[in-house]
Amino acid sequence: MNSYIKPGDNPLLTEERKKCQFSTDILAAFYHENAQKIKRRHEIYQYYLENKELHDPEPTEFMDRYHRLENAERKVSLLKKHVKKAGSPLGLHYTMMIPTILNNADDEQKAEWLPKAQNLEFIGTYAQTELGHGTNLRFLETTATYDPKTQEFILNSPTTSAAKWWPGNLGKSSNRIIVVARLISNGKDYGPHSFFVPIRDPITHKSLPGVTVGDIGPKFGIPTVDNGFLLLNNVRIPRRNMFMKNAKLNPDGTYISPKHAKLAYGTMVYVRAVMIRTMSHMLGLASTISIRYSAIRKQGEIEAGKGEVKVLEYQTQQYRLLPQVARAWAFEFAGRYTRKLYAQFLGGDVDVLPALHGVSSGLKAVVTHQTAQGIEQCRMACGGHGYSEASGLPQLFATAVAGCTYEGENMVMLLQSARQLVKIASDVRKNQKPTKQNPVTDYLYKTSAATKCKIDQTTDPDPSSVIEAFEHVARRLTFAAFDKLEQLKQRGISAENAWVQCGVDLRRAATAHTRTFIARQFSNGILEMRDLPVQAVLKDLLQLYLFYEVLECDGDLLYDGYVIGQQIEYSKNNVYEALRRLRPNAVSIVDSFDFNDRELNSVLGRRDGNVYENMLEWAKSSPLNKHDVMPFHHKYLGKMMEDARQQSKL
Ligand SMILES: CCCCCCCCCCCCCCCC(=O)SCCNC(=O)CCNC(=O)[C@H](O)C(C)(C)COP(=O)(O)OP(=O)(O)OC[C@H]1O[C@@H](n2cnc3c(N)ncnc32)[C@H](O)[C@@H]1OP(=O)(O)O
Ligand SMILES: Cc1cc2nc3c(=O)[nH]c(=O)nc-3n(C[C@H](O)[C@H](O)[C@H](O)COP(=O)(O)OP(=O)(O)OC[C@H]3O[C@@H](n4cnc5c(N)ncnc54)[C@H](O)[C@@H]3O)c2cc1C
Repeated sequence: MNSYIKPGDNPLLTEERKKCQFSTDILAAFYHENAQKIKRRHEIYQYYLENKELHDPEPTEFMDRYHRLENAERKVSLLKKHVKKAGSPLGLHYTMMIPTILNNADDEQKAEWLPKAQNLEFIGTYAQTELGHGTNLRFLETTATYDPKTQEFILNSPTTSAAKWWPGNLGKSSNRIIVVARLISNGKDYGPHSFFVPIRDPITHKSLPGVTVGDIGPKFGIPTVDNGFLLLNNVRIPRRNMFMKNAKLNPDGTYISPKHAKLAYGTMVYVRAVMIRTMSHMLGLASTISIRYSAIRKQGEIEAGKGEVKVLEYQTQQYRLLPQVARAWAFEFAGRYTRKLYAQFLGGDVDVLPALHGVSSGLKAVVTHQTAQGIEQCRMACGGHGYSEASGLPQLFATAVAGCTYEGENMVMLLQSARQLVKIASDVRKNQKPTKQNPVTDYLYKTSAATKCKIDQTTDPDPSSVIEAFEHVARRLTFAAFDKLEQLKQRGISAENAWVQCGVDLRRAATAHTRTFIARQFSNGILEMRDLPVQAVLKDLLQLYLFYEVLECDGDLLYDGYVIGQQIEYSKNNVYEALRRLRPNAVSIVDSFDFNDRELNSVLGRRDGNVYENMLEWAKSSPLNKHDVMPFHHKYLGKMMEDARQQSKL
């Protein structure tokens, strides 16, 4: 029932696929939400295969940044002709420029800017972070001073640290951008607001007067994105270039406050909510690459004389890789919840914003961190070839790990999540009931149902016993942090300083709370699956996820005797049992992520499993191999060795 088998595949991979005990089509459709999306994915891939102009002239790993960016812009310009969605030089246009227009533009502005943005008549980005500030938005320095005489804003970067710094595609690609600047009107500073600012001529693309813009240089990864810097010197824009759906400024300079103070932060909440799926996909890509490779990589004999085995036979290899598959599924289910909540907010339910901010802050932090860790684990589990750019894993890691920083540095996001927990703990301590149902936090108002955890040695455990255990830990850590805050304040320490002195405990509580949320979404999510063989695979993945997470927080569970060591032993056995059950289907399960060879961008993860011959082809295409002897050899090493030989004759 594995529909990914094709003639000419590596027989080691085909034999794996023939062991498949479920329908990969049904599982793939469940992961991508429906069969229609799978069909569309296959159509786009087939289209890509047929249109060679969309292909890279050589493996991009061999290109310098200049040629990578040129190649990416070339493909993007072609994509406009072929498909609506475009690649990296437009990443921020789609993930932040358009959402900001949807989120912050009033109807008249939307009518003017949205069609042009969607039709790619301009390229935009979201320029908020500055050289001196990224986290602390209250202290952003760029100013937008209103001039009522001309009804314009005058934008300035008052200091070097005010330079916008990091925005993706700002350096060379974008020409109309969102600038977050302090709104100053009639001498009053209203804090950061968003403005629509032309920075390059629409025809010549030359930077406009008063604009200094450029690329910030090479980074840890994401080489095809021109993250840029921007300095503004008396740049004038019309009053109506301030996004005015939420806050407004009248022609005479009077300011009208937004309904909710944080509506301006809506784009960030959007990206945090939707990037969870992107992270799930990245972990799915890494799992696909490393598990397919582990199914064709033979290394070492288990029993002498019986021949080398696939490294996927080793329990340690399964323990490194299969939990990443489980987490990719867990993150997909968790992300569906935050996307639904965001849709509610975009639909006009402003009240949902605090809950959405609370859950998306913690989720973004935990998911990006575990995704980066998981990709690195997949890379290391591929041995030497995992370290080669041919595997696609180093670049995948470098791209994913940026998510721990952008859209809100992870530690800061966990502390934002902790704000919500502390407020609830305070209500509980005052015996106040929740003002409105919130399925994410209601458990905090309860006391631990079972004083003892119900994890026992049944090999078909009920997920609720594990989720209750996670709730118990999150509750304990939340109230422990809250009580410590209160004690510090009773000793006369300010609330702000007490908060800083409890930072690590607050971060631990937020992490435990987020783990509980993810586990609950995964457990609820698989209930929709009606096909029994596929449901069995999902239950094994859920069991693996839950008990793997138990082992990750065993100390917190043992801390107050909520579990005993024997139950940790049961949990370990449940992990091993889940690995055993999943092993025969491992390759088909990652096949069901349905990532094609273009998305995988990996010789190790190719669908056909023909790795070795393609590794050699890939290496041969290195520009270095255009020369048998490098042109500079005799100038340096050759001369050095010749001198050494001459020297030794003396
Ligand atoms: C189409 C395909 C998609 C694919 C998708 C692919 C994705 C993959 C590519 C992504 C590509 C991106 C590339 C990176 C793009 C950048 O990185 S854009 C820049 C991102 N920058 C940030 O995230 C800045 C982080 N900092 C902040 O958000 C704020 O400074 C902080 C940390 C929330 C603090 O803000 P603050 O105003 O000082 O607020 P604070 O005093 O802490 O709290 C005051 C109250 O506001 C609340 N609050 C704070 N923020 C919020 C909020 N956002 N909402 C609601 N309430 C809030 C607090 O909860 C608090 O409430 P109470 O507890 O008092 O009730
Ligand atoms: C690849 C990439 C793409 C990006 N794209 C964009 C973009 O398109 N547009 C844009 O505007 N920005 C973008 N950024 C910038 C990004 O949003 C910021 O880097 C991020 O918000 C972190 O802010 P910072 O760099 O100021 O880190 P800092 O806040 O300076 O973090 C440094 C350390 O200080 C700690 N810290 C800071 N404040 C607190 C606090 N209150 N409590 C406890 N600890 C604290 C942090 O946890 C961290 O450990 C991008 C960044 C990257 C890496």
